[in-house]
Amino acid sequence: MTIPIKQIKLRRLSMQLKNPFTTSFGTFRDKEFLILEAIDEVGNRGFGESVAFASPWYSEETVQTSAHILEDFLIEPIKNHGITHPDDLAALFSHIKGNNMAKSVIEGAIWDLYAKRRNESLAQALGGTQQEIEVGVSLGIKPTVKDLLTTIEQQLEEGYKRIKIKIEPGWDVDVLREVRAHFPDMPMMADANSAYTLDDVDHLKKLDDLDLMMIEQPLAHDDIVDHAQLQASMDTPICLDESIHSLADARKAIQLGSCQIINIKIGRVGGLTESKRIHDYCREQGVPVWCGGMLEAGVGRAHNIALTTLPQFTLPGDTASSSLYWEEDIINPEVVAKNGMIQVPDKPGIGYDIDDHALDKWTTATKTFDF
Ligand SMILES: O=C(O)CCC(=O)C1=CC=C[C@@H](O)[C@@H]1C(=O)O
Ligand SMILES: [Mg+2]
Repeated sequence: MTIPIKQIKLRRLSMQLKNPFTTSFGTFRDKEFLILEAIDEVGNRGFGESVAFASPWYSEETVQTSAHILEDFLIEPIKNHGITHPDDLAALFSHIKGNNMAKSVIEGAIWDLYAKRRNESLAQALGGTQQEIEVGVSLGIKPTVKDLLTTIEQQLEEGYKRIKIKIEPGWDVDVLREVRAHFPDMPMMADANSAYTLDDVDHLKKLDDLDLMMIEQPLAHDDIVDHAQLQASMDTPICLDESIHSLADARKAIQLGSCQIINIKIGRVGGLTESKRIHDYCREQGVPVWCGGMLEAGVGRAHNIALTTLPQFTLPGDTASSSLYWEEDIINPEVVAKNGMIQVPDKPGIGYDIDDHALDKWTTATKTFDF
């Protein structure tokens, strides 16, 4: 039986991060994003959240391209063809090249609606087994090493165990050596966001002395081959993020030896169905995965938590507490990590209620599509 969607609302929101976020690409404080709401014939509401940023620094997608692709190419086919299961969307959208983050918004809303109609949690609908998940914190580049050490101290006191530190040329080996000297036993990883090339192999090999869990995406955002050459030269496990857009990419990266870990981001790979396919393949191959973050608001955080309940998510993800990002989130209750652990909600769908007042407060535009 098809899921009888009666209306879709596409909201554009703008929220201010509590703390500016700096990576090798730059610093930003305001987060623009989309929330898509799919409503069925009895009033069930499924929600999806976009992760593309306002400018194309992380990938070629932006908030604007996501809105365009959703409004002009993705919503109509659902209206005309009907969906029985969220997995059907991959075939329905297969003629649309790329635009994974746009596809993920509507796919996430339909996964949420599908689970709510079955009165089961999204985690259960995905086949998740973990009742609680471990998360860490991702720290942007700080003005000074002292600021970084202070921030790490604060997060460890909050109970987070794994700390992810952004690096770039000029803010890498020496900084991480100081961090390791202050925190000799702390689970630590570095995220380079493609700031290096194969010319930097000898420099990057110095990281091997620091007992890092991994180095995330050291080379080009669209590379798999050079990462294989780098991994062959380094002991530290390489984790790929930006390079992996699909199960096919994950298979090629693992077969080539380009990485030993994969950061799965639901939006980057086009949604929960492809995320699950990548997870299942990595489980067969014995490759650990974890759930990366995109500075999401509560709907996106809830989707990340549900995905992370799958068994091969064996490393702490980036889905820290809402309060680390937002003065006020758009869900009730907010996401709360205690000692680095999040209890997975067992309510239907994403498991968190939408705070309609907050949603309206941060909404700058809404488009409605009646089915
Ligand atoms: O806290 C989070 O949501 C993780 C943020 C984070 O580390 C990233 C978000 C987006 C792009 C990058 O800067 C980085 C990442 O690559 O994982
Ligand atoms: Mg990353």
